[in-house]
Amino acid sequence: MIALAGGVVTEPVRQRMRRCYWLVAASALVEGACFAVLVPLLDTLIGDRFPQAWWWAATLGVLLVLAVGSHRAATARQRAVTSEIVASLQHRLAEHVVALPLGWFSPARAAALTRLTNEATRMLAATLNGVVAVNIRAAALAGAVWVVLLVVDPVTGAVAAIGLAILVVLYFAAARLLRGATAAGNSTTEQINAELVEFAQLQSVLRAYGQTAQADSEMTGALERVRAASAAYFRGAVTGSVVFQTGTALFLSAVLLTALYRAESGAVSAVVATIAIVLAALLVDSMAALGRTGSVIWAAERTLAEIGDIVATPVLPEPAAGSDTSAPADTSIVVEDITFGYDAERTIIDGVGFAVPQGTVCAIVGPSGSGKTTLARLVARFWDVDAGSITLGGKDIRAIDSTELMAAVSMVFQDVYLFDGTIRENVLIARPDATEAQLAAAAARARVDEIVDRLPEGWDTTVGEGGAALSGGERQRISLARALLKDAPVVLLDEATSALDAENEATIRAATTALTEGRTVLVIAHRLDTVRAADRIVFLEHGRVAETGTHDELLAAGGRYADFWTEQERAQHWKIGAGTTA
Ligand SMILES: Nc1ncnc2c1ncn2[C@@H]1O[C@H](COP(=O)(O)OP(=O)(O)OP(=O)(O)O)[C@@H](O)[C@H]1O
Repeated sequence: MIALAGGVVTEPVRQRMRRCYWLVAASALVEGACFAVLVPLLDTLIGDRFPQAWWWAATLGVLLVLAVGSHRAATARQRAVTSEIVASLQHRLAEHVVALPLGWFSPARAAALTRLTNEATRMLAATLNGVVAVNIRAAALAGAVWVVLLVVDPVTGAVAAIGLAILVVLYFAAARLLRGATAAGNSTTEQINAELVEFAQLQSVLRAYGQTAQADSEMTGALERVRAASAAYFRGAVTGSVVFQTGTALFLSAVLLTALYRAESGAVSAVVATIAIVLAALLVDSMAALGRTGSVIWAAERTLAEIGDIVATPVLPEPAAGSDTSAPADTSIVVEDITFGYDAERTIIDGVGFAVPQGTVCAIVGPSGSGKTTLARLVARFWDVDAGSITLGGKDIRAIDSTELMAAVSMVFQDVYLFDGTIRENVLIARPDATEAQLAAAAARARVDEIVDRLPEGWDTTVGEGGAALSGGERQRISLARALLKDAPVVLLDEATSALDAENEATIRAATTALTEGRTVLVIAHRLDTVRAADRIVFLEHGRVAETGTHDELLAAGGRYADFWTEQERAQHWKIGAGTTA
């Protein structure tokens, strides 16, 4: 676990952790020394040798003071180091996450990140420092006690050594059993949780299509698997615990019998035999302390592995220091023979090329799954292309500093994400230094002012996690207000496909027009008036450009676009804009 932590905790904090562990071990050794002094003290006391007994008592007193002092110092240091570990882990995560490709972020990953940065990190720090320290203390104390036992009676000490070795083997065997059962139980629980969420979300569909009986039986099967997984977990846990406890009992019995035999044969005094048995009990107690913390350590190891996975995710390379830092010449976009796949098995964008001259509108049209969203996101460098290049103003976007690239681009995609803050904060994130007048102008154009006027707390209304307190249309308006406030020269836009009421639709159309006027625009088009107004249409199919041209040119060509167009019209999925004719 400490080795795993090495990958995510910074070196200075690791050094402080190491110093803390040494202090804990030293404090345990002082405690062990107290037991060592107890032996001659009891011996002299029972043998009526009071002058020596006083000396040993004084030595014990000094050692006890040292033990308490060092224990306190170790605990104080542990507390300080725990907060340093929390800060170090959070910093490491934050530092890495801001450099990750935008495409890495999904709702599930965002949720995992929140969990990891908060409770999980604290739990991990407490384990790394507190629980590991408990184990180090237990191991150091067990070692010290065993040395005392060996000195008191080498034969009993040797028997204890053999017993301890067997006990350690049993401990790891039991731990393995329990760890396997815990891992199996956890993965079953995670799978079932996902199934339960899906079952709940699909309720309306299942009921509408009369599929509840089959879904119920699948759910019953899933619950049966949960029951079987917990039974397996308890079997593993109970077997592990029984094996370890039996080993402990056998160990104590072996030491007891040896000490008795040694006392009976006159090899050691009764006092020494008694002390040996007490020391053996202390040894077992230390071992049990190790056993109690096992599950906490495994949970922490899982968290560490999750953090390790995130910090091992490659970041998007920034332009090398000293490379050309000149700004792009203009805002024209050139996509040149690009290829991209989310994984090595499947190519999603396959040799695509087109140009969007400055100040023009390029519409991407194509069937569902043809790669339109992926293509638009590649232009914002959500991921790097596998082959080919994308340039902005003649400069490869990989050679543009990511902050500069983001400043040049406004994105309005369908999965609008609002964070759990006020409406004002959610709009201002686009331009935190905007004046009240600029904010009001953007809000008016996107009709966010109507939303604000309607709500009792106005601009200070909290939108809830992901904007849950607002409707889909309202979230889109806020997203448009953000983009309008940002006022970037390049606009990447995914037109709304979801059904909106007439008022929302008209508002969003007007705001979109305001946003795109005079800009270089790449729009995933779902509306007739957008494609008609576009300077160029790129028709995508299976990740390839099937055709390009204007709407009229492509219709006249009578190719794939014309077929697609006719089908869309027939299916009435194409949204017909006001003032246009089909
Ligand atoms: N994050 C992702 N990881 C893996 N595959 C993905 C990811 N996003 C999209 N895909 C896959 O890439 C392909 C193209 O998806 P994309 O969303 O780009 O198409 P689209 O043309 O925008 O579709 P739609 O019009 O339905 O939104 C699809 O097969 C999709 O399953």
